[in-house]
This record gives sequence, C-alpha cells and structure tokens, in this order.
Amino acid sequence: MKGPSEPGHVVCFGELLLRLSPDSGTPLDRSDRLDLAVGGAEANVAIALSSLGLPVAMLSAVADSPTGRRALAALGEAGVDRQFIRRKAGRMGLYFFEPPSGPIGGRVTYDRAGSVFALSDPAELDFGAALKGAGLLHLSGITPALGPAGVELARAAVNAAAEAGVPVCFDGNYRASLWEAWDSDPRSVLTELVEQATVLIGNHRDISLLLGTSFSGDGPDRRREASEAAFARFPKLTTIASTARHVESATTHGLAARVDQRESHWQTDEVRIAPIVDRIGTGDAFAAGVLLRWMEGASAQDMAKTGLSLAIMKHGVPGDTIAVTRTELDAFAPAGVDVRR
Ligand SMILES: O=C(O)C(=O)C[C@H](O)[C@H](O)COP(=O)(O)O
Repeated sequence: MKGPSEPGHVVCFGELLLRLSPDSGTPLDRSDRLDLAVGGAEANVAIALSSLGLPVAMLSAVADSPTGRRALAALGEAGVDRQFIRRKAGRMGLYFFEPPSGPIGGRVTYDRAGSVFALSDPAELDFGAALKGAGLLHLSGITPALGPAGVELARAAVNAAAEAGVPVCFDGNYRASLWEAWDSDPRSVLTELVEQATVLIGNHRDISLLLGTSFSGDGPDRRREASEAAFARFPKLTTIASTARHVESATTHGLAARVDQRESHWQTDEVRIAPIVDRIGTGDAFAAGVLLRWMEGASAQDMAKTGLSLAIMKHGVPGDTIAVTRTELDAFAPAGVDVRR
C-alpha cells in the first residue's frame, strides 16, 4: 500500500542509470576495470534536493535485479521516497563515461536501449498517487529522447501534473545521440512538454530549438532575448534558468548562472573552477540549487547564486550525484580552501 508523501514534496520522474567509467586516460576499449556510479539526470536532482532537506519522491521503473537494487540504494541513502518506483523483470540502462584526460575530451557511450524504464507503459506507473499533494514535478528532455515510449511517459507525467494542479519543471537536457537513434521530431515533442512547464532549465540554444529561431552567439543580451521570446511563446513559464560554461581546458572551466523571470533577471559573474574532479551531474546540481530556492519563493538572484554554488561544489565530487546538507551549501565559498579542522 502506497502511503502519502510529505505535503509539498518534489516528484522527480525519469530513468535511473548505472555509469561505468575506466580510469582517466585509459580508453574504454583498453580498460580492464570500471568504476561504478549511480546517475540519471532526474535521480541526481532527487538525491541533491533530498540531501538538502526537501521531501522528495522518485517516480520511475527499475530492473528487479542486483543492478536495479544498486540504483535504488543510492536513492535510499539520500532519503528519497522510493515507494513509486516500479520493479520489473528486465535490464537497467547503463552508460560508459571516459573521463577527460589532458587534451582528450570526455566521452559518453550509452547502452540503455530496451531498459525497463524506456519500455514502461504509462499505465504501469502511479502518476496520480505520486503527485497527490506535491509541490513540483521535475522531469527532463532525456525521457522523451528515449523513443516513442519515452515520449508517452513524459506526456503522461505532465498531463498528470496538470490534472493534479502541480507545477512542472522541465530541464531541456538535450542528448543528441538519443534523439538521433530513432525517427524523432525533438522540436515538436519538446515544445508540447514545455507548454506545460512553469520552470525551464535551458539556455538560449535549447530555446532556439524550441522556437525554431536562432539565438546564436553568446552573452547576457542573447540569453535575455531568448528568454523573452520563450516567455512570449509559453504563457505558463515563470522562470528560466541556465548556466554559461566556458571551457578553458579539461580541468579548468568558467561557469556563470543566469535566471530570468518575467519581471527580473540575474546573471552571476563567471567563477573559474579548477581542477575539476568530475563534471558529470553539474547541470543537475545547478537545477537542484535553483529548485531549492524556487520552492522557497526566492528571487532570481538567489536562485542563480544557489544554483551556481551547488554546481561548483559538484565539480569537486566524483560520480553523478552530490549529497550535501543545507548548512554545507550555505557555508560554501568557492575559494582555495585548505582542510577545515
Ligand atoms: O546522460 C544521461 O542520460 C544521464 O542521465 C546521466 C547523467 O547522470 C546526466 O546526464 C548528468 O547530466 P548533467 O548534469 O547535464 O551532466
């Protein structure tokens, strides 16, 4: 029997993945050992928000197998409510991540086709029960990129949220290789989903794809122009958040955050991050920081600053997820800090 989640909880809907990585500098096709981490964009947000103290439920389907249980354990450790995760016979989605090494960039290879999540029928998931009394549904553009069944799952999620009166956060998370693997029409699918969203995590390039208009170039003016066009096209949207990344080298990036609301705009200064321990999951950490403050009704400035802080912290943490407390996040200052004793 499924119990109610805490009122005002966040529901994260998406696929849990296992990531397998060779040592940095060893190509996958020459590797003898792989390091395992649990990921999945929406699960990363669930783990971050739950660790920060918010009530969070994950809505998903995993394999009823040791690999599925490994993924579930990561959510459990962070205190995420797992009662709406269906366990089924089948396989978990995997991905291989070759970390960047010196001048060689990082590379992701997916092995997730036919996973229990990707093949789930919306009727197998209890959207209504999970969303009852919820304060937010978070999903991303990865689910509809998985194929026609993924499109149906994402549609069912946003429709159930509309029915339950729950606001939706949609993170664009554009994964070209997933969309290109089937006869897809990302623009029409993503437009339909963003029409139901209140919060969009996405930059001017995501908005270019949605509107079919090119906001090329960079800089705050292009981003603001893109956000204004998105607000005009999508009446439900109140908040658009994005990061601007400047890649200096594999281990040194600059990162700034921007939040646009209809009446206010904020872009942080760029912070230089070096050396980067693990860049994967930093976009999800940013989303979690923004959503933490959005749930509190904070200003664009506070959302941008908190999102940026959590994203910067994640660059120093191995794996896809970050699990820090609110006290740790509030005390964080990106500086050359030695051991605190
Ligand atoms: O690729 C996928 O489908 C995944 O879900 C695996 C990762 O956990 C996220 O992609 C991390 O996303 P970023 O925060 O943008 O680095």
